[in-house]
Amino acid sequence: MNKSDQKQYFLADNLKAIGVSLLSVVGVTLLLAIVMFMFIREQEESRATEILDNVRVVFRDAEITLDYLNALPYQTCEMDNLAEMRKTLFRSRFVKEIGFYQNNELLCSTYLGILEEPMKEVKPDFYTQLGDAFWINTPLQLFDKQATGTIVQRGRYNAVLDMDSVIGYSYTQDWQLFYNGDQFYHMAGNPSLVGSTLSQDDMDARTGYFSLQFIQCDERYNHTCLKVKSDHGRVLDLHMGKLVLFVFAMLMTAALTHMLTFNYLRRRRSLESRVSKGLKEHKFYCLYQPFVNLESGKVIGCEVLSRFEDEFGPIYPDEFIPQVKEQDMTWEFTVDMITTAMRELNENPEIPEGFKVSFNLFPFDFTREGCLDLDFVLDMNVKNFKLVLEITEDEQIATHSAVKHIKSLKSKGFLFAIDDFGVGYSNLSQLKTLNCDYLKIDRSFVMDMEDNSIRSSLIPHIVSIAEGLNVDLIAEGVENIDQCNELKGLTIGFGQGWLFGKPQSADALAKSVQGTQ
Ligand SMILES: Nc1nc2c(ncn2[C@@H]2O[C@H](COP(=O)(O)O[C@H]3[C@@H](O)[C@H](n4cnc5c(=O)[nH]c(N)nc54)O[C@@H]3COP(=O)(O)O)[C@@H](O)[C@H]2O)c(=O)[nH]1
Repeated sequence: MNKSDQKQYFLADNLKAIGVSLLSVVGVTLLLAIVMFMFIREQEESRATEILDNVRVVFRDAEITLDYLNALPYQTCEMDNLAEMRKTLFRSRFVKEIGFYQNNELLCSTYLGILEEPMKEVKPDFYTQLGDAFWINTPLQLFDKQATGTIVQRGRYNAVLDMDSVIGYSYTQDWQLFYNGDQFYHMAGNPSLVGSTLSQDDMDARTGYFSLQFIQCDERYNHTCLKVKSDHGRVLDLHMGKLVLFVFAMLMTAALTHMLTFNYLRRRRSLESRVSKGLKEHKFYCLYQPFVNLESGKVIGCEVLSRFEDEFGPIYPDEFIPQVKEQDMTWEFTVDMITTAMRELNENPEIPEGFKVSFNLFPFDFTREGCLDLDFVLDMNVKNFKLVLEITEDEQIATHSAVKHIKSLKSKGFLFAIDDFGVGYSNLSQLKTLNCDYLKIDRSFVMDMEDNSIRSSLIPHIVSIAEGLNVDLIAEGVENIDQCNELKGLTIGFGQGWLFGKPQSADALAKSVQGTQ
């Protein structure tokens, strides 16, 4: 992968990681929001229920008071009536003021603890359509300095409800009590909501409040409903800590998912992971490089070379072969390659019987028990291919176990070739012991031929060694006709290289074979 590819993948991975982290943040936010909403709703509902329960006690008190007063026979503000009103006022728990009305006109009233008209100097907060004056949460003079509530009118009498003493704490800003009369609508409690004779719709349309509403209507008092609203500010204040924690958690989630996704994507692109995945999913495939009889020019065999490509592009053998070794998968890899090649070459009718098929083996596998069981290849060899096993000169090949393996395989008909001859660990006595069938002259010797280099001058010596060992020679890396002619002149029997064909598919190999027949 070159630098520009790497940069592109880096950007693409980053974008994907950002996408995934955004998605996860949205998902977690939604989830937490639902949980939070349910939690807040439950909390607010139980709080509202508590308030409503308390306020209902006031209504009950007012109802009892009013029921009693309305049952009295008085028609004017006579003394007896005023005395009853005062007595009733003292008997009730919450009522602070009683007014006597006739034809919607206030004739007289009595206040608890008030020596003179309570709000003389104070402008009322509002008036009802009937002209009732409302003072909201204004401390009563002289008596107890508590806030007054609102007048609830029924029949001829009024009752003032002191809501603060009912709720248990003063100046509550977030509840309402309203009395829904035939022609009017009274509310008490939250001053910001109590402005005039608002309809229910008007009130609901007011902004700045959550839509959480808890309304209880009492059937017995058919005009009486209690309503508690939860306002943004209070709920926000209450849960500010959680909100900060929530934002922090979201930032952490975003950072963490980005990091994990980015690392996952980067790891997926690493050589190690691609090779490991390729091995598991059998993604390696075979190409076949022909080798020819230099004298006749005929393609008489091929070397099986593995290739790999995935969504990130190709990886070349020089990179993946060391990885396969690192992952200790050499034998599994070899079995996979041999199986694929045998199947493909068997299936192709143009590949003749007796064709030489050469496989690369890892020297390390020769030292291991349990490896190199190649009987399955013999079972697959329906076209009697001459099966050549290529091994590089290597110290591991000199071991007792390796020699034992080689002997056993030779006895089963496998041929052996020493690959890259001349550049590795060369040892004449080892060569004799191995009793191989071919020496493959490393391509560096062939490449240098035109320059008459020292290295190329060694080729005749290699020819002598081969004659001494009675093995055939295959020259690797033959790229042009001059090299080919020179090699022929040196009595080298076989050649492999781009002059005869690059590594190619089984079908292309079949055509090459046919072309030289
Ligand atoms: N154990 C296994 N080793 C394998 C397998 N497949 C490949 N390999 C080894 O990887 C090394 C690199 O192989 P590759 O990139 O496939 O290169 C081969 C040829 O493409 C290249 N070649 C062949 N002719 C020419 C040429 O004329 N010019 C030129 N510049 N290059 C040429 O040489 C490589 C073949 O080398 P060798 O195996 O030494 O004959 C290589 O060591 C492979 O062995 C596998 O399945 N198993």
